[in-house]
Amino acid sequence: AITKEQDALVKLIVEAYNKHQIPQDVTKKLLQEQYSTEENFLLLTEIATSQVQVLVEFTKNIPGFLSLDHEDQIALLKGSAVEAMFLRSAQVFSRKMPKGHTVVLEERIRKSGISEEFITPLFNFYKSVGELHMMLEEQALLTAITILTPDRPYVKDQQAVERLQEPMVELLKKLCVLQHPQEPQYFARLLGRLTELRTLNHYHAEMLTSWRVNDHKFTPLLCEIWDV
Ligand SMILES: Cc1cc(C(=O)O[C@@H]2C[C@H]3CC[C@]2(C)C3(C)C)ccc1N
Repeated sequence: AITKEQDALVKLIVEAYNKHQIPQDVTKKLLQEQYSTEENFLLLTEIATSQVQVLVEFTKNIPGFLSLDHEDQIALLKGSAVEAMFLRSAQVFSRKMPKGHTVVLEERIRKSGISEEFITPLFNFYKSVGELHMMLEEQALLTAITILTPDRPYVKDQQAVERLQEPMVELLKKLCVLQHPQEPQYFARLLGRLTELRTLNHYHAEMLTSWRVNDHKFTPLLCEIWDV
């Protein structure tokens, strides 16, 4: 069973995860705006910008994160932004969004200048996350674990990050056993998603480059988090 401390930690992480959602006006635009490639790209830019804002707020609420070395905090955010954003958008896409929105968002992603070679792995990932039917605690912990990956580039004090990540991995493992007794492999499957996530980093970098080449404009926040 989980200890009192672990129960408190789960509650903090879930509270942080729930605190910030994509603003309504952004999701409303999904249905209203017309379907030109330019309009779709602008919508995705708004979604990505708001996803990164949500990610920064969630990260600040991870217990212990703000006590890390400040440069390491930045290195963890920049190093995990793509993975955390894809993980959260996969969860929103497969679970939270009303059916109508999912279809529209998929359509806009497919017609926004993103090359097919990235679209396929992206929707495969969305599908594999959706099939897990993750519970909220699992989603929140998995996102926090992704952010607290010690071996991101430029992290100086990796041990300090490990000391935050390890208890969360242990806690997620316990929760999986408790909440999915009929599926002993469930925890391993969740960690497998993190491996799949890492492959998306490469595709995402390609996506940014191809947009840059066609001189699409990004928001200052996206330029800062992805050094573009
Ligand atoms: C620099 C930049 C990046 C993205 C992005 O990563 O979008 C991600 C691709 C899909 C998966 C997560 C996204 C926010 C998505 C739902 C649009 C979108 C626009 C943009 N100007």
